[in-house]
Amino acid sequence: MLIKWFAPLQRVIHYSGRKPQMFYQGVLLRIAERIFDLLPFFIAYLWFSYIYKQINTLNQQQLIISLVVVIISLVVVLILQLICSYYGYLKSFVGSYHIIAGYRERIIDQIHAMPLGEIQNQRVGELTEVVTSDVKKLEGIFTHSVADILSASCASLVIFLVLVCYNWQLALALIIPLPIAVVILEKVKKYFLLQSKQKQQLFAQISGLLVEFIMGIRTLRLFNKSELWLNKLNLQFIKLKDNNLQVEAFGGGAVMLFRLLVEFGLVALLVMMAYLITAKQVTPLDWLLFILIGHKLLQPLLTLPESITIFRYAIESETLLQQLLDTPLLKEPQQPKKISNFTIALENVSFSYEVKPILQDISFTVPQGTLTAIVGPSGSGKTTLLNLLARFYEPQQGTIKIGGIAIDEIGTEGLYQYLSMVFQQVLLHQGSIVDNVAIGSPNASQQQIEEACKVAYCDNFINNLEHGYQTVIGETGSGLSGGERQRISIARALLKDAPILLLDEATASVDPIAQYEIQQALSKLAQGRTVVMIAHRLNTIRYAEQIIVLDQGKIVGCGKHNDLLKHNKLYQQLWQAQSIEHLIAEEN
Ligand SMILES: Nc1ncnc2c1ncn2[C@@H]1O[C@H](COP(=O)(O)OP(=O)(O)OP(=O)(O)O)[C@@H](O)[C@H]1O
Repeated sequence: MLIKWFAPLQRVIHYSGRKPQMFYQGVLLRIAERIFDLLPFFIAYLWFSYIYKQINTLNQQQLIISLVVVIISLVVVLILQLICSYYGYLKSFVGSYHIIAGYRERIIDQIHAMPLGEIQNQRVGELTEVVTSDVKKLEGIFTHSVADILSASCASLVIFLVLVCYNWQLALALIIPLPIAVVILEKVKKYFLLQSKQKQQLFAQISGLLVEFIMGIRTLRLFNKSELWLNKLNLQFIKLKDNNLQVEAFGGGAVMLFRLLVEFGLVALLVMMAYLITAKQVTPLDWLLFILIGHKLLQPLLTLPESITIFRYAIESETLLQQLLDTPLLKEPQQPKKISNFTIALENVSFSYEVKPILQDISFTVPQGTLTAIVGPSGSGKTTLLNLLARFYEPQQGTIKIGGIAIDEIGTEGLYQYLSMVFQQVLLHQGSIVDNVAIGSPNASQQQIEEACKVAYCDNFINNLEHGYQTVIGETGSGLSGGERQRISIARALLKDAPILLLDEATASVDPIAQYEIQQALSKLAQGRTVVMIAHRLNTIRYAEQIIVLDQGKIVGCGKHNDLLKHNKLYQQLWQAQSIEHLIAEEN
């Protein structure tokens, strides 16, 4: 039972990779502090007992000596208690923070090593809730609950054993209602855990919804859907409130009942005392001892249910964090292989996110220094294919090779040395334009950065910004237009100068001049590299060395533009659809 209780804590300590000795020492000292808290009562009892027994023979000098001994003992106990208290709190707190810091690092490492696709899959709000709030709850049980529970139960046990030695009947009377109180608490445990689990899920859902709401507020407002979203959020808030009320009402009631029953132990003690005094089985000194110590035994038990509740609640957090830590990581080679040839080959690759197959038996080769375009209707699996090439996910079947070496033997870090990506959604980070362009090339000089920006048609708009290249842009690239962000990401890739380029052609509507500039910048970027590109505008890939036509996750055509236009039905349809679109646009 105890092992089951503390197994999650053992897991946290294990994952933290930190030595828990300091934390254990702290807990032991806090237990000792609780016991020292009782010693004055025993000292008083022993003194009374001494005087009571020697009442007729004791002279004044002996009385004073005994009093001095008592005072010195009390001072010593007090000093020891203070030392235990100070070092107990210090060590248990420092030890706890030490463990939790290691655990946090482990979680961050896990997120860092998780396949990027998995991180995209998890809702940012939920992930944030888990790594902030749930870790904080775990911190709370290390700093408070564990020491509180252990010191309270150990102190009570020690006192009980001492009292048993004095008079077992009185000691038993004191704790007789305790089993009933524990049974009641156990009965509500199942319900409470269910409710607290629901509460945690609701919290995570609300965090996810809030993040989505804030990030998508522009779209929601434009489509007059913010009301709908707010109603959705309100509904979740009401559910959370109801859940909270149930937890408080039920849990609070059970805790009150527990306290009442525990305190009933004092009544049982008095009844038993009355009986034993009548039967002349207890001395007035025993009576004194039990009155002094009795409530001290019960007192720590009164706060126990609250500590246990917080403990159980936080253990639920550990379960969520464990799920995160259990997410399978990409296999990384012991000795990553280097590559000198950049021909990409996919051999019978199949992939599914869940059950439904998304890519089936995909095989093709992209010879070094050539451009392969991927085309196909929406949902045919183009982005997924690019995600596999970037190792955001791993295929369930088949192999992806570069220069004849499987990408899992090259390792993710090695792979990213050879790879640049320009996606539709450009991720910029908080920092200056220089920092953003040079993110993949930390040793680049200012001249090289500006050169890349010139080739990517960025220098004009950068020079027009108030602080030029030192202008700080927000996390989402706020302050820059979609076309400008796209060109920054092209400059980034140019500067990195990686031999392989994965490209998701932008469909975002930018003005014709920006479109032309982006196209030119992309052509320069593609020169001399091995390029795999998702093409949305077929006229931009007419001269591609190879075009792969995807439909429902399968290759249904492969060749050059003119061949496919003659022989491939789907390609013909896509081409015609775009030609009509073009004509309509021109007419307008
Ligand atoms: N993270 C995900 N989890 C589950 N299913 C996904 C995920 N991403 C995409 N899918 C599904 O996989 C299929 C292929 O999606 P994918 O984005 O690769 O298509 P696409 O050809 O790039 O589409 P588009 O041209 O519209 O961008 C779709 O049915 C999509 O719903």
